[in-house]
Amino acid sequence: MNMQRIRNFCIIAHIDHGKSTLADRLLQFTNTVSDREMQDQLLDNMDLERERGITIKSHAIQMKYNYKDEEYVLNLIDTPGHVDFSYEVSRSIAACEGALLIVDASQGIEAQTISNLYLAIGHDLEIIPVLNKIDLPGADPDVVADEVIDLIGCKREDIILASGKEGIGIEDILNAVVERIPAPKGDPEAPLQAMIFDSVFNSFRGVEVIFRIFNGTINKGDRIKFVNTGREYEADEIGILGINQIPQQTMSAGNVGYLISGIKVAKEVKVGDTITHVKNPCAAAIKGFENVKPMVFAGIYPVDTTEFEELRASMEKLQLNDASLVWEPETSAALGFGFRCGFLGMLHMEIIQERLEREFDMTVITTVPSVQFRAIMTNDEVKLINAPSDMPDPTRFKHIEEPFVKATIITAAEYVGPVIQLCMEKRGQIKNQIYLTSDRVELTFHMPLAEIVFDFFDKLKTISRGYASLDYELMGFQQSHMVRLDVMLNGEVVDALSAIVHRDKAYEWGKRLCEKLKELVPRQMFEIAIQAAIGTKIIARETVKALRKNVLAKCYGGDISRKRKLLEKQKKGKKRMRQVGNVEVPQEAFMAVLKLD
Ligand SMILES: Nc1nc2c(ncn2[C@@H]2O[C@H](COP(=O)(O)OP(=O)(O)OP(=O)(O)O)[C@@H](O)[C@H]2O)c(=O)[nH]1
Repeated sequence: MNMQRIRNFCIIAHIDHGKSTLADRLLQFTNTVSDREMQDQLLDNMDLERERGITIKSHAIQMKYNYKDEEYVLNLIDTPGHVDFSYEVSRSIAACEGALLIVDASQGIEAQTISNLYLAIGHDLEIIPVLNKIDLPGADPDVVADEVIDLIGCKREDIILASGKEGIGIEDILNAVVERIPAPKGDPEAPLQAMIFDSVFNSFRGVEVIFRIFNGTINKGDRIKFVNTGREYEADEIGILGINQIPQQTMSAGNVGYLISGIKVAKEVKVGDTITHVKNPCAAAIKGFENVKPMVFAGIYPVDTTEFEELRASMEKLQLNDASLVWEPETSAALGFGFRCGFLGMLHMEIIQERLEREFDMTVITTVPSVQFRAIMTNDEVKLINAPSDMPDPTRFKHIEEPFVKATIITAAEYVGPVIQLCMEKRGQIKNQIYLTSDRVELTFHMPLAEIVFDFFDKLKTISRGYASLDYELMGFQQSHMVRLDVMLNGEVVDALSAIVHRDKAYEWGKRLCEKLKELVPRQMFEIAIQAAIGTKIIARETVKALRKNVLAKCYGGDISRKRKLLEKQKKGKKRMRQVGNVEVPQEAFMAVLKLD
């Protein structure tokens, strides 16, 4: 394919502004899919994605479009929309020359769009603004167009009016893609330089690598090398991505496609890595490669302790197709054998948990998530702390360091006060405040990662009524006064409930956790003391009163089958209970920490 007739683009949109619907329309209009094949939201092909209405993994799809009697190849590259996956977004954007900026004409510009828009502008992408959902009675295209002009500085006539639902403006969008987005540049004769921007696990064919060629040409059967991992492979199959994969003999600069080369494990493939030839390699890797590191750690345990091996097998399978998931075995006195896992963020953690339950039928308990701290030991050794149990004795370290991020928040002027207040509550320090327009403010904070990963984004959205976008990058470690907070039930430490918290917040945390546990731990035949402690110092206490009656009492002398049923029910309930000392603790209690508000 002549490079002049290729266009690579992505779609940037705030959640629910109609990205998937519009993408489906583009596929239909270009006959990439027949109406019969058309399935709503074709691009989101994981069940989970569809239900959550979010695109978790990016994919690419090729369309052919006839424009002025010439056939063009349009590669639509899908981008995930959540900050947990921001690195993947940046790589997808780096694979494009242009982006459709979709704005709901009844909502106006919203915050989530903005950080991706800036990424796109940062990569010099041509932006095509599209006002979507103009069929809605509440649509106000004129006002929203003003906002768009304000934001990106385009001309009014550059803005396309569309409705994915009604199929309005689809042809205009496709024409604009051809007319306005530049053709890819690059030299097909140069040494091969292709960027991996995604990978898909296929249990039959192994890992499929999705790439964009910047320079050079790749042929089926070539000996290739991934520059950053240093691994070498044979290009067993290369091809383009239609609705199905279409194998090719050769592909060159400007193209987007997939590669299959017998890779069995997702971990071997790093998004952002460069593919080149073993012979005649390119001089340099494509810039921007990063090794993604887990940000959040938590224990995952089988609810039924006999299912440990099964859980291990499931985790191994999950890891085959999710390179960012890391784990190692761990034991807990309260929960038995399980795994300490590293995740990209809280959403990633929820997804893993849900996939374990759905795809592998495992019921699991997840313990208090934590970031990675570092202890600087008295002998200057650095010890990594991924779990409260890793926390060394206070006499053995000089101090603890915690990861800090530079957080950028963009919001409307009226929410600046509440946003600053929230950030201060989260131990943030404001570093900068810039008015982007008369109504849009960019705030920069330095803030502990631990405070951001939990519920920060939800809180931010609530106080700004959805009108705030958050982006953050790791700055490094800073000394912090962190302590390990333990929870005891009748004097017995429940290791799975321990957490590493800042000293200034420990009291509040302990108090709220004890209160919450009091609600969750059922009354038993004896009194239960719930205590929170730092070292030997008790900082909070609640009591669960003893229960007087026993459940069978009311069946005394009664119907035996009813009695059996009750016992049966109790036994089932027990499976979800954990024994800590002499106290039975329901599974929800281990998750209580996540819902302390
Ligand atoms: N009236 C109207 N509704 C639309 C239009 N496009 C999409 N919708 C509706 O808006 C909602 C969101 O559409 P999606 O296409 O799922 O939006 P999205 O941006 O892909 O959403 P996420 O994948 O959750 O980010 C759905 O209920 C659609 O039916 C449109 O042009 N007009």
